[in-house]
Amino acid sequence: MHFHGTSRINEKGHLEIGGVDTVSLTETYGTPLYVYDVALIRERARGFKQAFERANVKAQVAYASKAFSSIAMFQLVEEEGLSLDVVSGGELFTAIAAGFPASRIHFHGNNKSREELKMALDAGVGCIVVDNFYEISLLSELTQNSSSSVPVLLRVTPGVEAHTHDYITTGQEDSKFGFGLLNGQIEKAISMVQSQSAIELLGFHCHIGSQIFDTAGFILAAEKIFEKLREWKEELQYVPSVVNLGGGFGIRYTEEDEPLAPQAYVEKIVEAVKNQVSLLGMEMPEIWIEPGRSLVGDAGTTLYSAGSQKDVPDIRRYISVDGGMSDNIRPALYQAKYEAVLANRMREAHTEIVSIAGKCCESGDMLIWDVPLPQVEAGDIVAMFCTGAYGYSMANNYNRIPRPPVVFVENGESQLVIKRETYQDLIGLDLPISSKILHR
Ligand SMILES: Cc1ncc(COP(=O)(O)O)c(C=O)c1O
Ligand SMILES: N[C@@H](CCCC[NH3+])C(=O)O
Repeated sequence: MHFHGTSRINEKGHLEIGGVDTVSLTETYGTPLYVYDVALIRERARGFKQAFERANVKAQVAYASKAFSSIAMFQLVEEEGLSLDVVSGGELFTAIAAGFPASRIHFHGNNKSREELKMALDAGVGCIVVDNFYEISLLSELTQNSSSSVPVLLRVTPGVEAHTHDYITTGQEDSKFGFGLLNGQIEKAISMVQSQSAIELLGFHCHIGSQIFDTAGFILAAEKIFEKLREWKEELQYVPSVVNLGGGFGIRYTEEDEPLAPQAYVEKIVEAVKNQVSLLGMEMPEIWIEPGRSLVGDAGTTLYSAGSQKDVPDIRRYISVDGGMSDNIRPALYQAKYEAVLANRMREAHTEIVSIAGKCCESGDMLIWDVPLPQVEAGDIVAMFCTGAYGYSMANNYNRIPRPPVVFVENGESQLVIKRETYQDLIGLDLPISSKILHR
């Protein structure tokens, strides 16, 4: 059992996070409840930023907001001086609503619509990460009469297969994202972009996948990009000012996971880029990265109430909680593994092995198989660790289950930053059927 950030057991034998008793949080805000350890988010953000500062390298650390986006989160990211990666009009809208400086927003996506691109241009985002030829044509149309130029990166698929779940690898050649680095697509994209006076090519982007533990994939991706930069320097007289190596830095969900500290990933990336730069005799570009999971993943804990139980004699005991794949789809989608404790009985011995089921109407709605816990009773608070990334942001209303609220905790204080969805919210977009269809 691994305690993350400020998590500890308090004098009542309860799980405490950010100096706040989690059992009292459930009394105030109900369950299920997402709790974020703000100090841990800050620690991770500073870990990435300071590693670049120590290496004396110009950099931008952009929080990949798909991991968890909300106005409060964006305000925190802004306070920590990070940039922000958004991938949709909705994330961009949230960033603008949070007052996030547009010049530090990077706009991603493999199918940005004309409206989304226009929104990004009107907002004056710091960079558009262009993914495909269709997007170049949309951008050139939208910037036709523009007097200023829009900074872009071109996203490449470097042909690097990250060692992670198949659904979350993105750097392989057969991927929906980006221009092929090795099949001539990227050269075509460079010349198309260079022919547009209202588009300024800052450099290149790649992202090889997610929940990656070793640095070899990042180093290989950097090497592949720099091999190409060497060609382009000679053939196209083009030298980029930015190389963005994406996100994907892994975290410890369970004891089996062995992630590196943020600074260790950065040090290896910087070393690889510096080596390549000196081989090429070019100027050091700015290095940008885009951590999502590693900034918020282990800072998040979900608190559930235990409810019904079912024994399958000689096989297992199912403990159902009041959430499930509606607030954490990762076990169902990626067979993701998590650890859990009883937040109200932290000092008690783990006397049985049970499986935690969600309440959705799906056999696959299992949150954890075979977790050691004390004998669970209805009303116990099950705390599931490391749910801060791709939990709330992938939450859904399957079975019309309202999405849980989000609370930030720090220094003994808690603050509600996203309210619990209500049944009324759930029908808020519904309209009654008219007599045109319902013949009554
Ligand atoms: C382009 C891009 N950047 C950054 C990220 C963030 O990844 P992670 O949350 O694994 O750091 C993703 C998601 O995998 C991504 O697609
Ligand atoms: N949503 C995924 C990762 C995909 C990241 C987006 N490129 C996860 O939960 O692990």
